[in-house]
Amino acid sequence: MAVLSEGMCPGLDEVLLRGLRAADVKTVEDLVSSDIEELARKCSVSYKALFAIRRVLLAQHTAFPVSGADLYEELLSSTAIISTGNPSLDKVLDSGLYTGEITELSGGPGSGKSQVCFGVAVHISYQLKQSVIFIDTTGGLTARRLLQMLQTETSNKEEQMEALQRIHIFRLFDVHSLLDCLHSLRSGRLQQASVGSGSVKAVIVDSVSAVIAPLLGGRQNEGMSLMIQVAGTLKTMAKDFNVAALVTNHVTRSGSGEVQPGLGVSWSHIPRTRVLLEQVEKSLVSQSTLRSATLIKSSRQPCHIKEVFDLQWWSRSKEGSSGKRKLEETDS
Ligand SMILES: Nc1ncnc2c1ncn2[C@@H]1O[C@H](COP(=O)(O)OP(=O)(O)OP(=O)(O)O)[C@@H](O)[C@H]1O
Repeated sequence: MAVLSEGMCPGLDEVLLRGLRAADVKTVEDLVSSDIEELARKCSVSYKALFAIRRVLLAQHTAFPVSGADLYEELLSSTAIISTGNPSLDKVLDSGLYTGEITELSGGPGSGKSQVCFGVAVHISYQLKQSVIFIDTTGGLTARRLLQMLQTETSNKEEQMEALQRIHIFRLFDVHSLLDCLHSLRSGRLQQASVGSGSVKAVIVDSVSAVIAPLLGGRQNEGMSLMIQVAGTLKTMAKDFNVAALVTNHVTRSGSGEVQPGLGVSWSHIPRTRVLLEQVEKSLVSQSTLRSATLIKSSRQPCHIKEVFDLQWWSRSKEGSSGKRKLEETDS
């Protein structure tokens, strides 16, 4: 509880403060829980004046209850749903990526995590005309690949360049650099990136596990602590700046041989939504670019919803995309 200080509210001057301290009233809590009549006598101040001070302090320091309806209204007005540009993935994600939340894509090597992240970045920058922060920790992102995807959207070079400018890329390869980057984004760089080129709607980290997993295991408590710091910073950034955070994670096998996202139980509470990407059986379709996306954690939809999509989706012309409309509707 706050310590009483001069000027905290009208009438709380130095003389009164001294009197209150002499009566062992040092904090706002002490004052509001005291018998005002008796305290007024002890401090030689009028009951009316002390009562007024108590009322102001109560108003300043009491949390006001809000109804569930107000809370839901606030959520609706502040949350935007950002289409990934791919209808099947959007279906699994209940329309797309939600701002203020962390969404995770997990999968084995070659499952398509990076390609999906590139596709989402290109969709947001070109179709939605908004900015994206892309943190590449694997060195997998190339300007050529982004351009390839953009060329399927438009043949206009100026539009391609404008879209590329809205994708802000950070390349880093260790967890300390990742934390530095997230802190600097939180303390101003995110707003800077928004100036003049559409506001930042998503922060993509591909891959979060590449810089954290090597530090976990054994008795390395430091790794766990760094992971929690990354999680906390990402979460508050997503909430405070109302951006969607999309992260990728590797997979491991459980004792029973089941494929599960990496980084363990502590991390499993961090993403609000988790999607597992898997290659569709090679024996069925050889050299296939088909992938399945299975919802494995969600507070909105039943888990284990599964959709099959083609990784090449973002490399094809996509007439009639509804992503832009969705963002505008939910943002207004
Ligand atoms: N330039 C490209 N053009 C078309 N398809 C590509 C291209 N690069 C990769 N792919 C396809 O995307 C697949 C998945 O690659 P991607 O890098 O997205 O996997 P990943 O899940 O991120 O793997 P890792 O965990 O090893 O980084 C590849 O197997 C390939 O089929």
